[in-house]
Amino acid sequence: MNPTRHAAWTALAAHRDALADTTLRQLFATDPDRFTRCSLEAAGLFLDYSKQRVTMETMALLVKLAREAGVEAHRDAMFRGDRINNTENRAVLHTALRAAAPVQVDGRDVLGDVFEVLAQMRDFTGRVRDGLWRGASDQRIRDVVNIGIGGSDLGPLMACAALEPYGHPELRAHFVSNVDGTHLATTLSRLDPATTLFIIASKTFTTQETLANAHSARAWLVEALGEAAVARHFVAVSTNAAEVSKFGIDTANMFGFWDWVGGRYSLWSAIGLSIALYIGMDHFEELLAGAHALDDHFRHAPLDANLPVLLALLGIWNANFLGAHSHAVIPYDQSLHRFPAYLQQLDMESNGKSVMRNGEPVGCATGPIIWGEPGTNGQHAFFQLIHQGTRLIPVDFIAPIHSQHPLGRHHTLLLANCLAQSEALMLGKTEAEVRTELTAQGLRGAALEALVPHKVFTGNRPSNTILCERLTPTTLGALIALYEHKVFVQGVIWGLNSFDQWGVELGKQLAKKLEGELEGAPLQPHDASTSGLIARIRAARG
Ligand SMILES: O=P(O)(O)OC[C@H]1O[C@H](O)[C@H](O)[C@@H](O)[C@@H]1O
Repeated sequence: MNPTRHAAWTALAAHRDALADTTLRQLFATDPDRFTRCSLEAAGLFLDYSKQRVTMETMALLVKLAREAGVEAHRDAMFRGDRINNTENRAVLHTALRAAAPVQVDGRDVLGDVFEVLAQMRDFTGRVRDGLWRGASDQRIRDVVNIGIGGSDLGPLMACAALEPYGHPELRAHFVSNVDGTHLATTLSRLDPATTLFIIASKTFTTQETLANAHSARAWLVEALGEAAVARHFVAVSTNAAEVSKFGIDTANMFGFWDWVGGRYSLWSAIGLSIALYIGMDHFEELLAGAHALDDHFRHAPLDANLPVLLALLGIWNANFLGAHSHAVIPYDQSLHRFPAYLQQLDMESNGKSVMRNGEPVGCATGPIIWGEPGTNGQHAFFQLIHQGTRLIPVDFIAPIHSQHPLGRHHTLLLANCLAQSEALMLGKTEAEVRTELTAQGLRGAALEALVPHKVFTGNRPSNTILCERLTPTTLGALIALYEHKVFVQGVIWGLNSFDQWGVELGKQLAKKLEGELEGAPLQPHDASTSGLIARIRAARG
């Protein structure tokens, strides 16, 4: 059903209008228990949403919306292995990759297959990490290069960066994704073929960028060590054994997964091989366990005390009722510097859609633009707009209480900045406060009046704060799963299929045709802009 037709949607719109003059300052002033009421903890993650522009009535109506949209039934269908990805007729079972109880797909318990690949990963990663799997010239592997893109890159890259303190002291992890030769060339320029292992990670094994990079990496290795070395230096992670063999990787060196694992949900599968190599299989399994703890919470906690459900509902409130177009995610942890990029694919590829599962137009705003950078860097770049710009930009602040790298007072400074930003966004600064401040600084008359409007902060700008004790494999697993399920719940409420991505196809098809034309094939009819650009590039390339 169209989301706007739910009774709770109409009630929320009326409630929003009734609440129009209520500010966060007032909400905090009138309810000393607001923080306690608007915070909860699960799977090692603590969420404070008291700085969202909501009352208890808002939350009750939002939970009603979730109920009317059938969030519980859809959630159960996903965990059960129903084919909820209706346009591709697939189950959606990334949760089975971190499950403990049997999960059936077409009458087969997929957990056996999952455990088999985990055992294969444990064996292989153990041998590489212990220096038993050796390169063709009998040297131990020191550099692992994951070649993949999208879901076959962003998750592993983000997780390896986040868990760097757990990294093997003698192994470095590299990630090459871009078809721009610069990415591969600059990476290889620092590496020795004799001690380098390539993981070609691609669900389909047909992705143009990944195959181009894989072929060039293979040529680089063969030139140095000869054809026979490929078997010791290349492994593949894919669902497509035929294409893996065609590329020239022995399927004995292939780690499989299944069509019920979506690309952007695949870091829990063998796509996480680079993570497991880098942090070790025990830590990789802790990552899975952290996600599983969050899965359990999502499955069993009541909707009004359910972390991912609440995050999703607050996002819907901000996007559909308060008019926010984007959503900033600001980790106060340098090691999470690729987390916003990871979330961009997770959220925007899942819910960046305008038709519902049944093909009808959705009729309301859907997935927001996700963006962000680590704090405090973002403060010195774009926070001006979040504080005083004309747009409403809800923020998720994410911070571990203890640093992975304690260094003097650094972490205190970091946390103080994190709290200061959400406080400033919420409180703002009134005209009266600005006048008092400027008067105290000795300003008077016209000089004071000229400055006042520039120094006023409207405040009333919403944010969540998510804290964890420490960033560990377990808490990272829970954090990622939290956002996965948030995206899922929002997709259900908007009536979307969050698990296909037809929107990325058209550009791919057109690029295929253009490749030849750029290399001198007869020009095809295009719009004047594209034809003009092709002509200019061809002329310059000679
Ligand atoms: O893993 P692969 O099959 O190479 O796909 C890599 C990526 O490319 C596609 O274009 C999709 O948009 C992504 O969802 C996917 O993660």
